[in-house]
Amino acid sequence: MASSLHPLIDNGITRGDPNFPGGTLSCHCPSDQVVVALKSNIAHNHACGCSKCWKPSGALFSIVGVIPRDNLSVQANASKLTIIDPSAVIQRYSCRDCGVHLYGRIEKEHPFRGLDFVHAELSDQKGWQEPQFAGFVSSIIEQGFNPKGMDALRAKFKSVGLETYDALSPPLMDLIATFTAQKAGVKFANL
Ligand SMILES: N[C@@H](CCC(=O)N[C@@H](CS)C(=O)NCC(=O)O)C(=O)O
Ligand SMILES: [Zn+2]
Ligand SMILES: [Zn+2]
Repeated sequence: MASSLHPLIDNGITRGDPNFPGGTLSCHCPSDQVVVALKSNIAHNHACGCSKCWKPSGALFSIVGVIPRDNLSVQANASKLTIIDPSAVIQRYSCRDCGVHLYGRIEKEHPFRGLDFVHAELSDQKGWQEPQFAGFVSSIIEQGFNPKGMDALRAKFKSVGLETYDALSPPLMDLIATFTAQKAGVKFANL
């Protein structure tokens, strides 16, 4: 595979520390960085191939995890943050100078409201949860990846131990469907 999936995946995955207490994320500006403090580890960390999540330059995938919004605070240079698309479900706060996304937040009624989306690679600390799966994999075709390369790309994910999905992982898709069903008043059949 010629292209980089993501630097944290290309050469195999480094396991995180389950007792990791959190740390700080900084944008890529050479000075006056936006700094975000996270009071815990992240969860559901995964590679995302969608066009909206922030990716480091040269990478086909983003790596993004979630953290309860109460565990996130902006520590420095909050005035540089701008919401990329206020109408999107996930409001992504990016640094207006370097373009890095510091966090994504959901304000609408949504199964994931209350969780912020973050990129742990913006941290110098080690121990963040490692990626658990790859989601929105087929979305990279929409950004110009040749569909003929998809088998090799999925095989590369498999070789580092990551399952690939074209939306989210089954547990997360089940969570979304459960939320939708409960909202509609659907009664679940007995097993
Ligand atoms: N194929 C689309 C998928 C976009 C998409 O649905 N992204 C997912 C994963 S991050 C999502 O939940 N988006 C909500 C949002 O961006 O607000 C693309 O690549 O733009
Ligand atoms: Zn910046
Ligand atoms: Zn995404």
